[in-house]
Amino acid sequence: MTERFTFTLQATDGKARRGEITMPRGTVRTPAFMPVGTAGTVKAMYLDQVRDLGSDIILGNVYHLMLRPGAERVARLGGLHEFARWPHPILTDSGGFQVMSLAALRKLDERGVTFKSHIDGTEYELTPERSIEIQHLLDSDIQMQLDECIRLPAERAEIERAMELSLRWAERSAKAFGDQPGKAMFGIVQGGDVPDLRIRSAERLAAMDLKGYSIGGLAVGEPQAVMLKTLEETLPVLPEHKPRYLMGVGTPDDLLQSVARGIDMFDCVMPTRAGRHGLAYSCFGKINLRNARHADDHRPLDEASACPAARDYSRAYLHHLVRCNEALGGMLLTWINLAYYQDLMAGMRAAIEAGRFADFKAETEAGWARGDI
Ligand SMILES: Nc1nc2c(CCNCC3CCCC3)c3[nH]c(NCCc4ccccc4)nc3cc2c(=O)[nH]1
Repeated sequence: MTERFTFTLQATDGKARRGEITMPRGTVRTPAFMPVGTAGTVKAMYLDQVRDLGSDIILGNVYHLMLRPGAERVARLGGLHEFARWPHPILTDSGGFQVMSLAALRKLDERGVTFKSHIDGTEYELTPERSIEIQHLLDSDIQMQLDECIRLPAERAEIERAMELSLRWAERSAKAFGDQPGKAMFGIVQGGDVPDLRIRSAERLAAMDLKGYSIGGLAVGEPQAVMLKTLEETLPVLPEHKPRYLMGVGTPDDLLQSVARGIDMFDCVMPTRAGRHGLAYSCFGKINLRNARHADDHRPLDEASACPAARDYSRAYLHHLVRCNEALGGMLLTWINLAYYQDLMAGMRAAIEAGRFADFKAETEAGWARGDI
C-alpha cells in the first residue's frame, strides 16, 4: 500500500513506453485504456466484468455528476468509489469539454463557464476552483484541470486565446488542488493543430512540475494524420518520467499509432457506444452485427477470445439480438469491445516489455487488413 502517487517507466521500445502508475487505491499498468464510466457506471456492464477484463482504472466526469446526483450528495454517500462500488483508481475529467458539447446556453469568460443543465435547465457555474472542488468531493484519484477545448478547424487567434486561457486555468486549478497526497492533478496541453502554440502550452505546463500531462484539443474533427503529427511535435517537450494521457482517443488503430509515439493513457466512449449500436471491434477489424450476412452464421465472433461473449455466442444470435434491439445485444457487444480493447493494451504492454512492439504493431495491422474471414 503506498501513500504516494508515482509513475515508473519500466521499459521502452522506440518511443513506446511500458510503465506503472501507483497510488493508494491501486496500480495502473501503462499503456492503459480507461473505460468511460461517465455517471459512475460503464454503460451496459457490471463493474466486476470491467475489472475482470483487465481494467485498472475507469473514468468519471464532473459535468454529469455535478448535475445528477450532485457532487455534495456523492460525498455524503462516501465518494464515487463507495457509491459505484469500484475500489480501484478513478480519473475524472474536469467537465469543460462536456459543457461545450452537451450543455445548452453557455457563457465562457475568464472566471469559468456558466451553462444551463441539458437535463432540467438549471444554471450552473464551473470555474477551475469549483471543478477541482467537485473532483475532490468525488474523491477522484487523478483530477483534470479545467480547460477550454477548441473544435478544429479553427483560426490561430481563437486557438491561441483558448490555449492561453487554459494555461491560466491550469495555474488556478493547481492552486485549488493544493497538495493531496496519493492523488494527482494533470495539466492539459492545448494549442489545436498549431505547432508553436502546442509547444508553448507544453513548455509552460512542464514548468509547473505537475504529476502528469494530458494532451487535449485532439480527436475533435481533425484527420488522424494531424493528431499523430501533433503528438510528434508535443511529446518531446513533456517530461519523460511523467504519464501522458491522450484524451478522448480512440479507435484501436488510434491506440496503436499513439502508443508508438509515446502515449501512456487513453479514454474513449467508442468501444461502449459502438457496442450499444451493434458494432464489434475485433482482431479482424470492425464487424457490424446488424448486417444480414450474419443471419445464418453459427460461428462465434472470435473463438480465440477469452471473453465468453466473443467465444460462446454465434454471430447469428448476436445479429438477432441487435436486430430485435434486445438489451442483451448491447450488453454482449459492449463486453466484446472492452475485452478487445483491453486485450490490445495487454498485447502492447507485453510487446514493449519483450522489445517486439514493431512486430506486434505489424501483426495487428495485418489482422485488421485481412478483415473478417
Ligand atoms: N478536458 C478535456 N476533455 C477532452 C475530451 C473528453 C475526454 N473524455 C472524457 C470522458 C468523461 C465522460 C465522458 C467522456 C475529449 N474527447 C475528445 N474526443 C472524443 C471523440 C469521440 C467522440 C465520440 C465518440 C468517440 C470519440 N477530445 C477531447 C479533448 C478534451 C480536452 O481537450 N479537454
